Amino acid sequence: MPPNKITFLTWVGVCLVLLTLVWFWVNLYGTKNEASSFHTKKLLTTKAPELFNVCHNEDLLMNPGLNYTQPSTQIGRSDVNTVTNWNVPLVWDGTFDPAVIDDIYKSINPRIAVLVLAVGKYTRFIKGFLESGEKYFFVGFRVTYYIYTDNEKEVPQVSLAPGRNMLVLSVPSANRWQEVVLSKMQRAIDAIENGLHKDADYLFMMDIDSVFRYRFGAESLSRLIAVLHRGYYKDTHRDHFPYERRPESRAFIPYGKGDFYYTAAVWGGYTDDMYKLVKHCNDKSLEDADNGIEAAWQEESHLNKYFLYNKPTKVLSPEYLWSDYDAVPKDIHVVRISQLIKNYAEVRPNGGH
Ligand SMILES: CC(=O)N[C@H]1[C@@H](OP(=O)(O)OP(=O)(O)OC[C@H]2O[C@@H](n3ccc(=O)[nH]c3=O)[C@H](O)[C@@H]2O)O[C@H](CO)[C@H](O)[C@@H]1O
Ligand SMILES: [Mn+2]
Repeated sequence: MPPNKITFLTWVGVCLVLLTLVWFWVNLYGTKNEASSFHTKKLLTTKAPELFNVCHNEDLLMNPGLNYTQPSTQIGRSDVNTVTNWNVPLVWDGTFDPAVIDDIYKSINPRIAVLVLAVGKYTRFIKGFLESGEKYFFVGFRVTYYIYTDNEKEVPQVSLAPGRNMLVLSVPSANRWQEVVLSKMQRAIDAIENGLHKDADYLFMMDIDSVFRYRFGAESLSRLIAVLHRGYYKDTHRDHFPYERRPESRAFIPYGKGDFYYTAAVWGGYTDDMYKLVKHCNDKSLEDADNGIEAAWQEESHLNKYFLYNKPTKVLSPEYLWSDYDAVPKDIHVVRISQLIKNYAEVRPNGGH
């Protein structure tokens, strides 16, 4: 073989070895990088298809023919605070005129989804929830109830007004009530990823052991909606809120921090904002499960952590979730939803609180 042919072949060989080494380095380095930033990437890039193309109608157009009482800058609710320190409304009876709100939102004509779980013996609450919802919840608007149950046969026939629908979806039974309440976030993710975001502009999450007793309408709508828990709204110092206090949990909120304590029995918002919320809270409760910890008040603890750092754009007073267990104080003029009295030991698969 002539010497320049040998040199040429040696060079080709050296180049091939170098290329192979570069290829290995790039691939191994890339994989390692991806693994270490996997969680961040997942959070930043997960989205349901088309979610981020949604168009929110925020035009507050009013019909010129509408007659209503003149609003005042001097007279209003003075017994309670009606604005948060991040300057969003805190809604109480007397802070809005239903005629004005309804007129504005009728022209927007939003589609409202309500997601509830009715697993095990909780199917008994569906009838009262739906029948009272038809009387008081967004009357005259388009509403779809999403009912997740392990027993479709026990879902009663309730006649719904035109423009209102009900979807019954199947979920497995549970051995622990804690599993059910924690699964709320996953059910919302399922619903949105299966198309809820194409059929609804707003999503509310609610407890099924509830009845509507008074108007719950468009005054509640906003991008991210939270409801003050009736038990801690008046004069509870934030160090006494039942937040998760163990630093090992992803729901941890230290003493000295916090705005309000919100209930997980009613919350809502734009479907895409809700998707971000439920994805985040679900990820955090899965991380807790991996670390062998369950937040003190399950999904409610994760929700409170989320709302502390992603402030709700509207806060609803406890009118929006009171309870038959508690007397109604003077500052609660109307009870819009009430949680029913129930025998916890009897109704839950693993008893008690
Ligand atoms: C007023 C309030 O703050 N309510 C919260 C509180 O409610 P509660 O003590 O009222 O909890 P709950 O027993 O009503 O459970 C919450 C919801 O989960 C569903 N469910 C639960 C168990 C079961 O076996 N089957 C079933 O379907 C059902 O929709 C029920 O309404 O604590 C729970 C978690 O600890 C949730 O955070 C609730 O939102
Ligand atoms: Mn409840």
